[in-house]
Amino acid sequence: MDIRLGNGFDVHAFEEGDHVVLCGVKVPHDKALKGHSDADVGMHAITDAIYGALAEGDIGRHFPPSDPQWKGAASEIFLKHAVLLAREKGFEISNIDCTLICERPKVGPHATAMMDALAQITGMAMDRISVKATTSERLGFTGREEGIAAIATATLVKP
Ligand SMILES: Nc1ccn([C@@H]2O[C@H](COP(=O)(O)O)[C@@H](O)[C@H]2O)c(=O)n1
Ligand SMILES: C[C@@]1(CO)OP(=O)(O)OP(=O)(O)OC[C@H]1O
Repeated sequence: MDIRLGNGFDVHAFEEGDHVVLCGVKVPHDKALKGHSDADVGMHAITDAIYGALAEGDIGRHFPPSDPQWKGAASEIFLKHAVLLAREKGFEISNIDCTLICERPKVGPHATAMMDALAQITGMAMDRISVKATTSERLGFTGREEGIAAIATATLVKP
């Protein structure tokens, strides 16, 4: 059996706006996240965790930020690609765990919807997907509400 662990980390800065997209869910907020794509920081970290487990580089290698094709793209495109690549290489994704780091918005009320969205996109069972959150106790750039950070791990198994 071949068991792989991957990690991913991403940050997006806030800009003016009225919602953020986190793990596939549109969450009303008094700011938006800035990015070449929809800036779904959680989904980017998860996608990078899968690429990492496969030793397939990172999201920017597969979807360069310099490519206008990805301007405003829905980040499920990136996650679906990583999942497909894993399956093509004979791996099943055993679990995904993602932590969103921000003071606001509060993630708790949206966590189930986020896990449901990730289950739909990946084809994984809900009980293998975890989305949670922490503040940084008002410290650093997340504490100053300048942006949101996300960290993720993924375990891949080839029987
Ligand atoms: N954006 C966030 C941040 C935190 N939570 C929830 O609050 C709990 C306490 O956060 P601390 O940083 O004070 O440990 C945390 O465990 C989450 O359940 C949240 O929902 N959204
Ligand atoms: C997702 C991509 C797509 O162009 O762009 P961004 O939305 O800016 O996201 P980031 O995590 O900064 O970089 C990775 C890029 O591949």
